[in-house]
Amino acid sequence: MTNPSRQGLTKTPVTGRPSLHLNIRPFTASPLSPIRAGRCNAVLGLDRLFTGGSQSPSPQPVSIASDPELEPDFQAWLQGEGLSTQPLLLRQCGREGRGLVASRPLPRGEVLLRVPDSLLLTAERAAEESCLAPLLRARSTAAASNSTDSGASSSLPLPEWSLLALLLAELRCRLAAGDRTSRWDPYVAVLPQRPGTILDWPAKEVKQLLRGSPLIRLADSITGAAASSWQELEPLIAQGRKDGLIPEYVALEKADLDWAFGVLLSRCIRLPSRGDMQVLAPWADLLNHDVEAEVGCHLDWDPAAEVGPPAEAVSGALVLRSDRQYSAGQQVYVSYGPKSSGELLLSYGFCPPPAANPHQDYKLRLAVDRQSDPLADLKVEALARHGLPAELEFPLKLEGLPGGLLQYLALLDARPKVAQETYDLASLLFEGGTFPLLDGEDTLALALRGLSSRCTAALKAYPTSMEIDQALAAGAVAAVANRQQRGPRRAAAATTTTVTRPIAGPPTSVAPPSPTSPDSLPTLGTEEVCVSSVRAAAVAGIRVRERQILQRTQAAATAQLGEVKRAARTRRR
Ligand SMILES: C[S@@+](CC[C@H](N)C(=O)[O-])C[C@H]1O[C@@H](n2cnc3c(N)ncnc32)[C@H](O)[C@@H]1O
Repeated sequence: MTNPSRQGLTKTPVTGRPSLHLNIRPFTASPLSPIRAGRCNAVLGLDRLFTGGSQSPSPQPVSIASDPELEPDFQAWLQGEGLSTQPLLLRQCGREGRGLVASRPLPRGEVLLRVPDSLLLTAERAAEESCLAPLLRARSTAAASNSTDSGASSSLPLPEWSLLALLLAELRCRLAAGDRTSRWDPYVAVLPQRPGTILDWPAKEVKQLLRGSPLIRLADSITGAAASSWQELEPLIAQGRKDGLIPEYVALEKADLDWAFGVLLSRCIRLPSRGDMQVLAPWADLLNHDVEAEVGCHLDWDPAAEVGPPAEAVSGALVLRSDRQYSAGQQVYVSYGPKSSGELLLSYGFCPPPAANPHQDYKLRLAVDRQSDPLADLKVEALARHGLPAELEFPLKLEGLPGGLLQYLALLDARPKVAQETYDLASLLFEGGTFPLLDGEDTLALALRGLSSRCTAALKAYPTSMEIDQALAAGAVAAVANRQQRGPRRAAAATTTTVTRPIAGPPTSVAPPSPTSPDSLPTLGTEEVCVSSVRAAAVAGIRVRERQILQRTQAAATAQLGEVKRAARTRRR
């Protein structure tokens, strides 16, 4: 390895600089990486296939005595299928739709919900119960014989989500035609007609509304994954039709599959204790999201939990335990993960006010410039040596910079005169936790300038002005204020701990919230964001916050750059 001090690289003292301890972690290497098991053990969220503050929901107790029983057929079915008496009730919970509330005062540590395995809709069951089962079995057999040759190991004929979506779409088509022969019918009948995810947005609107925002990448990933899944399923469906496996009245068109993907996006549960299996869990999927719930719930498969009457009890269930008390009528929430308001809007169809969401961020994408950086290959290699990819998303927040951002930027923007010094630079940045001088240039200053210019470019990318977006977002308050809450929407028939480092710098010109500013927006529920104008207002509110984050980051980077320059002048004197 080249000696840095004899070449262009000089290690500079870090005294007087903000702490530069190294804290690199791959934040969101893929915009659709599955939600990590956080404080809530199992989460509702995105699936593998798709990987390649809120304003706190209303704490008011819901009436439990007088309210009529919701979804009585569904609840009777649950009981018949082995869901024993539970201390939660299904209730209408305002903008959140239906939700589960405590039926009585519940102490800490109580098991709130216990769903037996027989009630979990798994990909394996979906494959067995699909009308295309013979074709899927043939695929599995072919894959198994290939896997003996190649060593590959999945026993499923298609990715989990494709199988689940295929069965859901089929059941929805059957129900719409009055065919009630599946045991899952009472469940499918209570699924929302429009899950409200990005898959329900008109394509033109996706491009229009999300232009300039990093959310466009998430939107592209979701719609792209749904499209490739359809490409995989379409020939299979065509074959099934040719073979007479699909009844005439089961259309199984792209729109049916898109609906199913929307249901999965907003309701699928990942079970860490069953190898991250993705399932649909009737009853458990009636839990709504609250950021506060992150500390309070543990929803996961428990192999020791007993379900069923004592004489016939079986072991193993999806269990929700709480580490807090509930009063009667209080809603029980889970966390869908530390998600920004935009991520919740695209994947779940509701939008908490971005200003009140502690997970609100601007995902800054950084990548080695393979087009015009002559050292691109070396940089890719140098990053790989430190376990880092050539492309990363860093969540910028109002409160500070994500750890590792400046080091990553310094490497991307450095142009060492001696190419091999790229490796030394990477070691100093990522292992030594120091920003060296490179050919006389301070790499910390380089990174700060790079950050500032990227913020400028990102701010220019928005098609609308801040003022217009503020007005649009404020309009949402009026748009939703008088909207009446509707009943449940129906399907078919009738219906990473983010590490932040405070950044020095003066406060930016971010305006304090005023009564009419978008900061006072309520959480927009799925019913509302299914309306195009409300969706536009919700996205405007997100753009406002993203720009505030960019402005503050830029101001802080500029201020810190000033400090770095002052410190350099002092050192020279
Ligand atoms: C897993 S389901 C929860 C049950 C759902 N409320 C229902 O009636 O079927 C997820 C959906 O619930 C709604 N939801 C969950 N948490 C919410 C929240 N904090 N605010 C508004 N809507 C919420 C959204 O429509 C989301 O797509």
